[in-house]
Amino acid sequence: MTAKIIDGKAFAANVRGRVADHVARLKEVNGLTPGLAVVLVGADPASEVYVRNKGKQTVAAGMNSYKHRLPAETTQTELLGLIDRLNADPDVHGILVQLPLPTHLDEALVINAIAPQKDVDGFHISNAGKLATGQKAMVPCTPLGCLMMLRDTLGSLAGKNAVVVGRSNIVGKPMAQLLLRDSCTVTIAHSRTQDLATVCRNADILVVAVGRPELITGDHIKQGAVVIDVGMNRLTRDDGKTKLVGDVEFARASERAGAITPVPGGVGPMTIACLLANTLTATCRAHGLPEPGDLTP
Ligand SMILES: Nc1nc2c(c(=O)[nH]1)N[C@@H](CN(C=O)c1ccc(C(=O)N[C@@H](CCC(=O)O)C(=O)O)cc1)CN2
Repeated sequence: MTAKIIDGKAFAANVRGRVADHVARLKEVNGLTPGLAVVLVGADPASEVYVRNKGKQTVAAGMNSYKHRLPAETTQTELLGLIDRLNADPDVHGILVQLPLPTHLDEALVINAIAPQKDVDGFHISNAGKLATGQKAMVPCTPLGCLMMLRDTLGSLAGKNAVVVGRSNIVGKPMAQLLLRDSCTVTIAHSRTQDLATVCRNADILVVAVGRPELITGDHIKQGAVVIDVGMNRLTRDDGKTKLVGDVEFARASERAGAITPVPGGVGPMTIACLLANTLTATCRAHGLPEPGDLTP
């Protein structure tokens, strides 16, 4: 079998288009423009690119983009002060602090200072708790993107065996919660899991988010499984050029999988598309308006 390639770039463009349509209606009917504030501390080159793309795509969807670039030596108090001001600003419906933060800043403290209803990353402890207990929450963008692609590929996920490799708060745990909500039988595997290949071979749905280049080989894949590769590992080749590879050995896995996401061009583009969707959702919730049902889980 040669797997169907799940085109995350095209999927993300479709999501952004739907967000833009909702935003246009929101402006016309309700006189409202969603606003997203993105905070970048320091000058990590990859983060600079992501933040620039977030700004561009926010504006392209018809939303207001507010960028806050702070020097690497910004203190915790200064950063929390900015978050307080953004929490209180009625024009700001979504707040995102780009990660990773410089090491002198306490990531958990900073994230939990964001008003939960404006936490479009879905990382606040209150949103994590709500997701885990089946309440309406802001859902982390990357798992939300994976869920959208899985539903589009498979239709109903009910009864499927899903294995999530990775237990991070940002991807693994929320991904498992979303799959559970869609009535999958969910296993979370991680670095201490015994006989990972056997566990993975039980998966109709395999989501891998461990940050280990090509950890998952063809041998880990059940025939016909849907494989979602969240890994983004930048490797330097012998000639000094860099190459982005996922956590899944793509060529071998494609021989057995029914469908698979590539890296790049799979999950990555969905992260920003879902950020826009979450900003729209946060705006609707803030104003007591119906949510965009096609863009929420
Ligand atoms: N506050 C947050 N920080 C970070 C998040 C996040 O969701 N919230 N995720 C990542 C970075 N990220 C967005 O912020 C992100 C990463 C990758 C992509 C993407 O489109 N990747 C492309 C490849 C790009 C390349 O060549 O480098 C792809 O996979 O095709 C978008 C967003 C960490 N920080």
